[in-house]
Amino acid sequence: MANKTVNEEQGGPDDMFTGLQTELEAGKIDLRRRLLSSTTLRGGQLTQHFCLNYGMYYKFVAQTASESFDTAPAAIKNTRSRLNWVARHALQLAQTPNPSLDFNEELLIGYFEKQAIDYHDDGEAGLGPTIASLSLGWPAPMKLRMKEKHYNGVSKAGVMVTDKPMPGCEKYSERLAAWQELEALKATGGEEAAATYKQRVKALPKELGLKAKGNARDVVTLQLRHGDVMLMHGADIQKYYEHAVVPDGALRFALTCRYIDPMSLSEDIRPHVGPDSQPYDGAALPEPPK
Ligand SMILES: O=C(O)CCC(=O)C(=O)O
Repeated sequence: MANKTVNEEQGGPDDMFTGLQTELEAGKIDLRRRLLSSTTLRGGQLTQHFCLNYGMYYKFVAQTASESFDTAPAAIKNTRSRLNWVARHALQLAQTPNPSLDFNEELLIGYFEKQAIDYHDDGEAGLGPTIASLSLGWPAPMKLRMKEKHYNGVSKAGVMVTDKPMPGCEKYSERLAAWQELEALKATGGEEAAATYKQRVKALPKELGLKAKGNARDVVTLQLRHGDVMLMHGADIQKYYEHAVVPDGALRFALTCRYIDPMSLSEDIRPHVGPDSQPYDGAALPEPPK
């Protein structure tokens, strides 16, 4: 959570918020609504929010070109440096075994009146396990809920979801036992076990009284205020959960950094992204009280 000292630091959230607006006004940031990749509407459909990507190309829910960090506004570069610093420290504090690689991508989203981003995950192939974002401007709740398929345990085709169930899902203990049964069949191997596995995957939803439809309730709601940093770590959070952000007022920016494996992109959409040229070290901040 940010505070006055953090927000007022030179090049910090207050300066970034003003800087982004000044650069936008001067036409130096190509923030616009982008074409949704998943739309089936003839003529296409644009995102509610405005966005622009920097650094490594990101196959986001929307099709956005990627601009270089070298020529990016100070707020963009400063965000990358600060989020690298935050991620390094937070993961070290949490004694995470595989600390994240420095971020090489940043997505700038601008939310104006009544704009939001609906439930989605950041689990695209090639993404590193750590995602960090900085919020600027008007506060907004970020909500996290289990995905419908993992919450209910039934796929769209009506068969049992075979991933390990998460605590908090429908019929957790029964599903855990069923999952153990399926894992044991998998471990047995052979044609007979494979046939039983197939048959059990079909029969289990009815046997356990599972329904395919119905959204999970939000498990976490974070109020993201000006200067706050949000960190998600671990592939499972993207696999099992989805998040949405519904700002409840006027102007807000979200600047989200990720590590994208360059090798997950084909050569024609793989820009060269250099290292963070001005690493932030938090040296100007006072020591936190003991
Ligand atoms: O607006 C935010 O804080 C988060 C944006 C987001 O969900 C994303 O970039 O995936």
